[in-house]
Amino acid sequence: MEVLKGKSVSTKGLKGIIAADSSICKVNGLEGRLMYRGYNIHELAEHSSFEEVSYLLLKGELPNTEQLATFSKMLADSREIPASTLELIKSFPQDIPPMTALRTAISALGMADHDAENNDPEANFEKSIDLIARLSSVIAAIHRIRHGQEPLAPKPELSHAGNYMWQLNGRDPSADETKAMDLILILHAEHGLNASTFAARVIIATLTDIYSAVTGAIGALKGPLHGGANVEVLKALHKIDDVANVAKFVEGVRESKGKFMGFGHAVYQVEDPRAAHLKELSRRLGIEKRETKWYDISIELESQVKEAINKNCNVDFYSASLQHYMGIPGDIFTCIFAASRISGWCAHILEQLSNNKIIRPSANYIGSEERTYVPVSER
Ligand SMILES: CC(=O)SCCNC(=O)CCNC(=O)[C@H](O)C(C)(C)COP(=O)(O)OP(=O)(O)OC[C@H]1O[C@@H](n2cnc3c(N)ncnc32)[C@H](O)[C@@H]1OP(=O)(O)O
Ligand SMILES: O=C([O-])CC(=O)C(=O)O
Repeated sequence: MEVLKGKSVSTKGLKGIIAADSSICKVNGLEGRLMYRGYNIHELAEHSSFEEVSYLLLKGELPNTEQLATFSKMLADSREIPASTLELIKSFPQDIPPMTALRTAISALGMADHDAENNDPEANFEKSIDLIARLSSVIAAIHRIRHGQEPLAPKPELSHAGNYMWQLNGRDPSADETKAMDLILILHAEHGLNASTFAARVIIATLTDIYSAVTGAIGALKGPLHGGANVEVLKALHKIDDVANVAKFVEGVRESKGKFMGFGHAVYQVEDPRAAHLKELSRRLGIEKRETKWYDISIELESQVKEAINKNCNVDFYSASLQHYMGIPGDIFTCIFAASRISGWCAHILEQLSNNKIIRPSANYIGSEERTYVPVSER
């Protein structure tokens, strides 16, 4: 039994435990306030771009015009996927879940990078740019290949969000589509010590390489209690299919003691500040597409779940109807989340390495006290 200072207690899920000093993101769960490097998410959602937010997260300051142009060009120049990674993606069975494919492909990106093991800050900054740029290209390639289509070369003249839509769909996106994707990328980019980011920090703190940390983070994000919830929300909306069926659905989840996906949060006790932006955009796109049904079901579900279990919706809830309206298939929703959160993961990896200590908590041992070994023939 590990006993530190004579007393051993455990906090399930490490809830409320301060596990790192960080200057990247402040999540105020009581007031529902979220800030990246001191900038309120509402201001960033209104005025910023994913490129600018990524620079802010990595560097700690907003870029000036020249810095932003240089950074955006570096991202655009890094979009190409190495041939060996593309070949690997082509060899994947068609029916593997896209997040599984993404996890394996990003691990393979590490094999294609001869500088993978170099943990100098400058080298890891450059690798962060590659990773931010390439994650989207890899997701688009996975998506197209599993639907029997050829992956598309990136278009350097498009913004990160615009190019992402181009590489996914094979047509130039409208200004509105690009803006919607940019907003999704901004809102999901960072959220403190969430499970996937914490996983990335634990992994990099062993002084392994950035690809290992990001691969682990993708594995953590994939889970339905974390980023995987948005896929489950869309499944629920389809199951409900009509506003009139919401009450029956809520009753069913309660009777089976199931979870309402897209509801509740480990930190927010009030509304998730990101949800309002996604909700409004979902409303607008629903009207634009003349198919308000998915938004209407979401609104009713939000209201009835609040009434039933007093939980607010989180970032994953309205991202489901919104992405559905954007024509994004449900099975890649969590990949889109990863394409955004890569900026936050990289910022945390750089921060962890800048003042590293291996992360090694203790367990409150609740097993047997010392026992005498009995040979197998005598058991
Ligand atoms: C990007 C993100 O990761 S946002 C989160 C995405 N995940 C989801 O939407 C999945 C559904 N939500 C949940 O499972 C949880 O709310 C979590 C994982 C997000 C947070 O979990 P916790 O920190 O344990 O939340 P909290 O302490 O408020 O939960 C206490 C109890 O409230 C209930 N509860 C919380 N959320 C829900 C929910 N969505 N549906 C039903 N009951 C819930 C449960 O009884 C829970 O206890 P349990 O974990 O033993 O089942
Ligand atoms: O912070 C969390 O626990 C989950 C979350 O909302 C995120 O990762 O965006």
